[in-house]
Amino acid sequence: MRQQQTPSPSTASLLPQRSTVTRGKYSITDFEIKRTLGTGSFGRVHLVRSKYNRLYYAIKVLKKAQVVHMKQVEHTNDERRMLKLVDHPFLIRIWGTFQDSHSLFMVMDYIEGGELFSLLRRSQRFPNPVAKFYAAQVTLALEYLHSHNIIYRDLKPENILLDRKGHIRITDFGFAKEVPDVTYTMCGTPDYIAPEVIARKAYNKSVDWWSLGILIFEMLTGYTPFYDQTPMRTYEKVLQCEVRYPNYILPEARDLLSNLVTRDLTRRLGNLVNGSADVKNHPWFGEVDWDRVLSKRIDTPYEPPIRHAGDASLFEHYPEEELDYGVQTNDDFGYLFPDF
Ligand SMILES: Nc1ncnc2c1ncn2[C@@H]1O[C@H](COP(=O)(O)OP(=O)(O)OP(=O)(O)O)[C@@H](O)[C@H]1O
Repeated sequence: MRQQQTPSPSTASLLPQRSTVTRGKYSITDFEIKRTLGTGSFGRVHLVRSKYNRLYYAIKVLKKAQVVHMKQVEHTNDERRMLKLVDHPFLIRIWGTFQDSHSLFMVMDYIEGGELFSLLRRSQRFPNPVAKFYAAQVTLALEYLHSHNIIYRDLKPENILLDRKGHIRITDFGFAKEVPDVTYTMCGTPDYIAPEVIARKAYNKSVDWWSLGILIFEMLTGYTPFYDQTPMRTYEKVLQCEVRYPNYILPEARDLLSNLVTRDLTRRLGNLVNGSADVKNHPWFGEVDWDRVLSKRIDTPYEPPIRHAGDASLFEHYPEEELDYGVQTNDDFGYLFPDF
């Protein structure tokens, strides 16, 4: 797992606003917990099955004490709010949230095909048309988020899941934020973070277009352009922004990348007056029929081999932990999460 940069505390304070009692809809006893699908900096995602409709879901669980300790209260509330707001074919759908004394729970669609990251590592690198297919879907997802003034801020192949047909679903809205103009918080994953974020300058949606460039580069080559052994060295390379393009990257792809992975915000595509249209109209995407991409009327390059409902064989294995879900003891932090 690539490490994330944990954002520094934000100034907003969340005062108790509402009762901490979980409202009616769900509780953990409504689900059978199967296995762990993924772990992150603040929590764990489980495959679960509803005892009522027998359908499979993914539940993300965050420990309240950990969220508070790592100063992620505002981001966690934002994640819940963003997920509830968004409605797009390439973004994860949330069904509900709840909490017990120790944990916060988010019930989402289970996306069976695994991470794009795993497919990419298995394939080493993607042929140009395959990279273009995934990049086109990501571009539409970013365009949608930005049109709602949401910056995603954590684009990387680990957060892009494949559904059973092979279309993408972006998960992990842990750093997504509604930002009408600019913001300053340092967050993201070192290999994918934009120079203006590292330099602690004001930034906006431009950072997602930078990350799209890094993603396309990684899909085409199998590695990120500023990879180094420590985050510090990676940051130095990001700030210098000298990208070496292997010969097999086609000229059109290279042109697009050099206009996404650029420090110069007056040149970065997506960030200019025409917004996402400049990315979509770039010659690398020349033959893409955007309406067909959006309506999923395009053959996918890879259909995950899913054997049965609830199959999790395309996810990596993680050590399972003893779970204390459902406990009702002292709840010191519940008041900080009024919307769960
Ligand atoms: N809806 C889902 N369906 C299937 N798997 C999922 C789903 N959501 C998340 N996962 C898996 O769990 C992993 C961790 O989820 P997520 O990134 O939301 O957690 P996180 O704690 O925020 O992690 P990170 O520290 O990387 O941000 C994902 O990379 C993915 O493999």
